[in-house]
Amino acid sequence: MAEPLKGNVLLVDDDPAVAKVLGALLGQAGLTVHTASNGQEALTLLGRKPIDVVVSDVRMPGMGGMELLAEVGRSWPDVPVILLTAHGTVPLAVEAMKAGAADFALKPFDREEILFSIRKALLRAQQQEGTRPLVKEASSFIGGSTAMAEVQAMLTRAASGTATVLLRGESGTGKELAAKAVHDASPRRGGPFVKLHCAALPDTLLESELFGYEKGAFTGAATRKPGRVELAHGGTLFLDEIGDITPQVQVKLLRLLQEREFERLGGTQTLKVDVRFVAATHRNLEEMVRKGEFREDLFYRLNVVPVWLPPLRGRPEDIEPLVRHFLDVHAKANGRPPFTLTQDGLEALRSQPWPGNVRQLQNFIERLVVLSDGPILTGDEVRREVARQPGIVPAAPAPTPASPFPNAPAMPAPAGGTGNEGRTLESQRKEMERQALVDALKRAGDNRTLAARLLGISRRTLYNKLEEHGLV
Ligand SMILES: Nc1ncnc2c1ncn2[C@@H]1O[C@H](COP(=O)(O)OP(=O)(O)OP(=O)(O)O)[C@@H](O)[C@H]1O
Repeated sequence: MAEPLKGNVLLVDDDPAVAKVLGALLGQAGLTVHTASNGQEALTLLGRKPIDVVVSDVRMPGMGGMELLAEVGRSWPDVPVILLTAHGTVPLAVEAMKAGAADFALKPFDREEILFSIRKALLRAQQQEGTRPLVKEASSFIGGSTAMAEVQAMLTRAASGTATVLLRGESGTGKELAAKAVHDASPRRGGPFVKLHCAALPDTLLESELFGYEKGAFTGAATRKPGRVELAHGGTLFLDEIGDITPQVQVKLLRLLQEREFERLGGTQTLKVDVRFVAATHRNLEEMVRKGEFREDLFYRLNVVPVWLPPLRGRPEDIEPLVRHFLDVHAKANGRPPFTLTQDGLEALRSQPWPGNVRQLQNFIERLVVLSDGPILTGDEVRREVARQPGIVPAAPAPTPASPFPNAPAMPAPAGGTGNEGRTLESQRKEMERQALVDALKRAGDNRTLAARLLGISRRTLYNKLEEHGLV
């Protein structure tokens, strides 16, 4: 099975019985375990020990898990936090993921599940930490389909200038990867690449993250803090989920894009910045503009160079190179021997609709690598894993062959695009996706954290999709 885990885990729980059982389990898995019985104690330990990952209960006397999560995010942003809670607290799970938790596990915990979460969190943290050179690697798209070759050519062309790039496409299609690719191919590549996820934050927090604040701007603003705009000076600012910002923030962003100037919250000094903007959304901005939900002037400011990332089902030829790449990466990361993919295994993977796109495929392969017995990936194994995650494959006939219009998304086609040709296929896909969401929620007893896991997609993607289908 998988290689022993290495690293220092901080286990925070006020229940000594849980701390003992879970502590023993993590110890057996190879981790060095430190324990604390509340958030405050955990912070003290974090200051003294080189903690790699925090696993914390949510409800504890004194400082609870949510508050701890916020503190860790502020002081040790590289340390992932996994929260534990009992059944029936799904809203908390949602809140925790929005607040930046690496994962969320339910009590009573499942051994494999919790070790899987920890392994993943450690791996991510390692990748983010010592891997400046990996950024280049991460920017390179896998897959040589015509559709992706076109996308790459557009990104490269866009990279040389400073025009704002608007990345469109479903969740998991590689918009963030594309944003990095633009930065890395641009003359600004020596400067910072800064990201802000606009959907996760309420207005005031979003504004303070974006523009920063002066000391005393609001209760708790003990020192001046620069915003992401300032931090991106000389580089690129990637605004993810731009379709989710409120009209209030839209106005401020418009000014920033037009004038390249802004004030910190609570500040009077106008600051000028040299920043290249890249924005992304899975939303139908044109329709939002029509409905008056998104400012038209801002839309045009953003939409200078629009680039559409095609859904994975529209480019099945990319599945093989992607699968081989993910098998390689996850086998190495999990200390497993190289995996061989049989033709039958590949066909089984190709026949899935992958509503969560490349991210879902990647999660699926990662799970297979961790859970499968042998280094040969057969069709049977793929089908077995699919059966374990029934939400992933809606009960439907094998998908229709690749659409000749891979870029015909749920959103309007780009100017000069393909119009309505893909409509029937698209409406079928939507229906299948909706059914998959409903099934997964049912199987997960309405627990969205579990449902997302069953579907092999991120929670964020699940929320977006539930909203898209009116299932919230
Ligand atoms: N062509 C590709 N080659 C290799 N990896 C890819 C490719 N496309 C996407 N990925 C990987 O899939 C995952 C999802 O991609 P990414 O986060 O860029 O998608 P996204 O469109 O920004 O999703 P969301 O809208 O949900 O934020 C990432 O881990 C990314 O590295």
